Amino acid sequence: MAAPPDDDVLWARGLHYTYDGSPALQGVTLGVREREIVSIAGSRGSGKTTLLGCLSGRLLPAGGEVWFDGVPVHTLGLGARERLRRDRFGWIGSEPELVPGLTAWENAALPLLLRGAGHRAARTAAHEWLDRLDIGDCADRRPAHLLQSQRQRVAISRALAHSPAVLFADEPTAPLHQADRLQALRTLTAAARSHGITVVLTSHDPTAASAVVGGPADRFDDSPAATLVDRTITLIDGRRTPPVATAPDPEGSAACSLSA
Ligand SMILES: Nc1ncnc2c1ncn2[C@@H]1O[C@H](COP(=O)(O)OP(=O)(O)OP(=O)(O)O)[C@@H](O)[C@H]1O
Repeated sequence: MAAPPDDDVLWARGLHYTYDGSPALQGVTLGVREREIVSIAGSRGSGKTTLLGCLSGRLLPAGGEVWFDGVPVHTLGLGARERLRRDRFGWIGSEPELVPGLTAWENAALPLLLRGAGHRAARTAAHEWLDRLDIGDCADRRPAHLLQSQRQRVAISRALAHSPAVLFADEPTAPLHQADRLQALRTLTAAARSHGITVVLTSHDPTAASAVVGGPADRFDDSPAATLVDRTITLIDGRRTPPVATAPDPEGSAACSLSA
């Protein structure tokens, strides 16, 4: 078992995963550098959620390796993987899964409290994150009294409040209206950058999938919103698409051919 490259905080090689014999991942290899924000793009059923599950230790791959910070996640037992997820990872699903009996701030504070933070510190941090996500005035409401978009913002606050090393976000803006998606994604990525949090997010939403800052990507994108993620990895049928070798030239001839 070869150790991963030093500059990747998260690294996977040859990942395979099957559901009842149907392949969902077929040999995916990727590395994510510390503080990098990577988007996993692909159409429905291409394996994005399964890949995120394997990278975050929620799912055990049928084959291949996953390493986080020098730890071989694929060899850890259930308890060790749960501790790793609780202490070092954050998770945002496409549906906000909040505890119905807790208020918004109590939900956001939950990971901090589970890790042993004091009540006052957890409450302060939770309120700060709710304010950043523009739902500070909902802090004392329970999930049933929040809109779906507000619930998702609480879920985003909860995932960031304990400053995880890696945030995994599976279609994090899916429950939001189109108009709110880019803003929520901006808030999420800006917060992650300012706190040095590595992010791996999935999306089939072109708003997220196309918002590439620059650097090596599986596909080129010149969207005006290209300010949010560092790199996009694209899956088709559980496999990575080969990287696109050339970017459009500055004179715009390639851009014409793209739009043709
Ligand atoms: N729990 C499951 N049981 C059986 N098959 C599953 C299960 N979850 C996913 N699959 C199948 O595995 C493949 C990959 O699914 P996955 O959810 O990882 O893709 P995805 O790209 O995240 O799709 P989506 O955008 O719809 O969430 C699909 O063919 C899907 O039908």
